[in-house]
Amino acid sequence: MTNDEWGLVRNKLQKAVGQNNYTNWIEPLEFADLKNGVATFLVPTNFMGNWVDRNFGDKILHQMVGEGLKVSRLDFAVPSKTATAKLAQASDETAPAVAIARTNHDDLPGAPLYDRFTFDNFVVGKPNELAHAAARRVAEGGPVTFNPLFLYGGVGLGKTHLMHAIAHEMTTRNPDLRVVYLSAEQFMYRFVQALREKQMMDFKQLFRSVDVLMVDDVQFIAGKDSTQEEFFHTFNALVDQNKQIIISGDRAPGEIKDLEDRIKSRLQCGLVVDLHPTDYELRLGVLQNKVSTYREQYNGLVIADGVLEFVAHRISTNVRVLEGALMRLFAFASLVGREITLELAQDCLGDILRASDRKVTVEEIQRKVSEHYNIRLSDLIGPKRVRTIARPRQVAMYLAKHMTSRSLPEIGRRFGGRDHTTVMHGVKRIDELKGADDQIAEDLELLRRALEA
Ligand SMILES: Nc1ncnc2c1ncn2[C@@H]1O[C@H](COP(=O)(O)OP(=O)(O)OP(=O)(O)O)[C@@H](O)[C@H]1O
Repeated sequence: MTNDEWGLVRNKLQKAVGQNNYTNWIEPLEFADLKNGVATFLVPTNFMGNWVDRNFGDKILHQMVGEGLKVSRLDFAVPSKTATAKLAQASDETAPAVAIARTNHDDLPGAPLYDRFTFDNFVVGKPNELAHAAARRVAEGGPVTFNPLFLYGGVGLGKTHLMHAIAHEMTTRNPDLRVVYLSAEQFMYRFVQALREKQMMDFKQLFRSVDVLMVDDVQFIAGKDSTQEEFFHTFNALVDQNKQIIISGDRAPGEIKDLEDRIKSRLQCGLVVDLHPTDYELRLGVLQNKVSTYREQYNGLVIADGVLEFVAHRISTNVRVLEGALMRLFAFASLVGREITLELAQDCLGDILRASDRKVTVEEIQRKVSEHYNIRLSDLIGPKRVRTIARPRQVAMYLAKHMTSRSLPEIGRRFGGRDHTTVMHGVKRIDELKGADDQIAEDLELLRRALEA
């Protein structure tokens, strides 16, 4: 990798991690070299190397792979020790950053799989039990029954984790299986590259030669016409050969804007399962699970009673944020050499706790309301004016006004580009109705509770 290429990756990372994290953690990294798939960075201290590795390693790796760099592992080294560390084949102080594995076929175009994204490390609770069961079933192999398996849900709820777990399980059971996992963005990148280099036949052959194809974040190809076209043909060719396909998206196939109808209907042909937002029990389970792994790493750290419960209760955004919070607690407590108490957690997690307080998004409200009234999300947002749709729409607008910090025009935009006066009217109408109509009052209460859960 040249310094220019690292510059490009850094620009992308700046957007991905935010300015503060970028200045504190990414900017100080000094790129040293990239050899045999290992990218080495120099860092001022081991603590910093470990921190960057744990918190941003995945992202750095993904952006590098996205830029077409042949990298499968990151390494962080403190300058004075670099030479000896390398001689000693990576000292344990600068432990390898992201543990990843590839499937056994070097010719395949997939992205790396994270070692820790396994079924064993996946905590199952009510919100994800169906997705987990479907993933397990597919991973067991046997006759292809759900094709494709479509997993969808909000950010950081475990879609990628489950896909990697399927890939691990399948390749453990059958090491010869040609399993490819990649993001829709990487699919597009490969496709464009093949077009540019006039290698389309190779591209087609490669993708049609796999046994299992997994494409993450499929919404990325919406609106990108030729990529969609190619994806459609690849998909059909594999289904015709009875090969398993697993796709993830941030919403149900029918709700992805600018995705061609024929692709939507293809995606709906198999099993479509939803990863719901976490509930308290699942969050606590994830934290307990993580604590047991951190304990080995941060030997001797004590965590006071009630801290995990506090964190599970207060941070309900998603599992990624939850993990980040726990990681920060352990790193901080080990730095200052103190027990992790409730006070320490409150101090150290202030920003995350505040951000989590504003957690509900208009999109979540829309989803919950459409589920509650059993109407389609596209109708809730769309132009229909019949009472059975218009009333739930007003309920959703009312909740958006009261549970998010969005302004009326912003809410209007999210409801199919409606004017702010329409939102204002809707909010007012529900305000009146909730005093007079018990059913509406009960609906509001139920929805509010579900959204705050
Ligand atoms: N049920 C779970 N048990 C344990 N860890 C989980 C669980 N759900 C999510 N995680 C962890 O949370 C983090 C985010 O999960 P993942 O990357 O799979 O999210 P995602 O749904 O693919 O989100 P995105 O849409 O942002 O890609 C990962 O570190 C993952 O291991």
